[in-house]
Amino acid sequence: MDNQEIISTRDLSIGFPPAGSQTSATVVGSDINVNLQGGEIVCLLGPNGSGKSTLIRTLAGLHRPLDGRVQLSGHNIDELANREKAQQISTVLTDRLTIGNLSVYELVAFGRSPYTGWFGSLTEQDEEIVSWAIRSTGIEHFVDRDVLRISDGERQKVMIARALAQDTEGILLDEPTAHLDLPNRVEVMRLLRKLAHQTQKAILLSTHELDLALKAADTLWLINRKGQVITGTPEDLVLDGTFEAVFERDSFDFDRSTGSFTLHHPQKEPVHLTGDTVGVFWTRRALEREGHRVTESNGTELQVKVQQDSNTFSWQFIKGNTTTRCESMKALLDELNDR
Ligand SMILES: Nc1ncnc2c1ncn2[C@@H]1O[C@H](COP(=O)(O)OP(=O)(O)OP(=O)(O)O)[C@@H](O)[C@H]1O
Repeated sequence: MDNQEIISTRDLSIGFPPAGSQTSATVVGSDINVNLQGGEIVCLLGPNGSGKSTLIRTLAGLHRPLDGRVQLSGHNIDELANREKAQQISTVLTDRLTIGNLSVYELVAFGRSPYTGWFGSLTEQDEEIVSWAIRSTGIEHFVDRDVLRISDGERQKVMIARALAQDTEGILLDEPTAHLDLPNRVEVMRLLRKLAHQTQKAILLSTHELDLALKAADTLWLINRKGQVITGTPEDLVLDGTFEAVFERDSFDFDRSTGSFTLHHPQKEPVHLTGDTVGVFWTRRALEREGHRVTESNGTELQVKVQQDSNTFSWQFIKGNTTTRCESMKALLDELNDR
């Protein structure tokens, strides 16, 4: 993997200067030392209000740091002209579009403006890049439509296409999957991952899709409620407890053994669960939803054995000396709950 540093920060503080009668600045995050390298996809995660958008806007040079520095390929971002910045990083923000009378194709083609100027005409090479961006994001079927007459999800893909057309080494995206349905979310994440790996672009995106981010990111940047940014591979951050700590809440827990969040604290008796992998996976879900703790160690009063015969599942429910065969999950749950 190419390790070229595209964006880096030195002792960066992010936030908002005093406004109105305020005497001090609102500090959202401080002592931020991160770097974004070519060829990697980084997901920026953190609770609501932790500072993801503020960090992305600051890295993009759209928001002034309270302190410290942002560097683009080793140059202080403040010393670069807007056009130079736009040739190095593109951003996809959550702001709504307000311009009308513009087709989707024209908006994507605006991605080329750092090279052509606002009213510059596209060369054949520019047009090829615009077509590639349109194809890559799968928006060919509505390129002639007015940008104000497309759905939120469609607009999100158009904005990603515009960033791709800008053809920069770094791409920063604030919640690019927010309005997309699941297949499109997976598709966009796959596309961004492919771009990072095949074209050595550095891609940073903020998201609330924790599950998808854990699966897709090479690196996570986690912002906690104190505005500290902790970085690492997803698995390291899960295994050392950092991930869990950042999202700690009374109402749910992160389960390291499954990599998912559990909504319910176990209050009922533990159940020893065994059987085929798929059957165990779905049975575990149902048991945990009902408030049972599922254990792999023997010696519990309650036991469930999942059996699979081609596509048909059945469950043996063992309570003390009594074994009951259940033909559906519902029947198993009824037995468990003595209904
Ligand atoms: N103009 C402003 N002046 C002062 N504080 C602000 C301003 N805009 C946002 N904030 C505060 O800065 C903090 C960080 O906001 P930011 O939008 O960066 O968080 P976020 O992690 O992107 O949130 P979310 O996940 O909800 O989108 C929040 O506490 C927010 O209330």
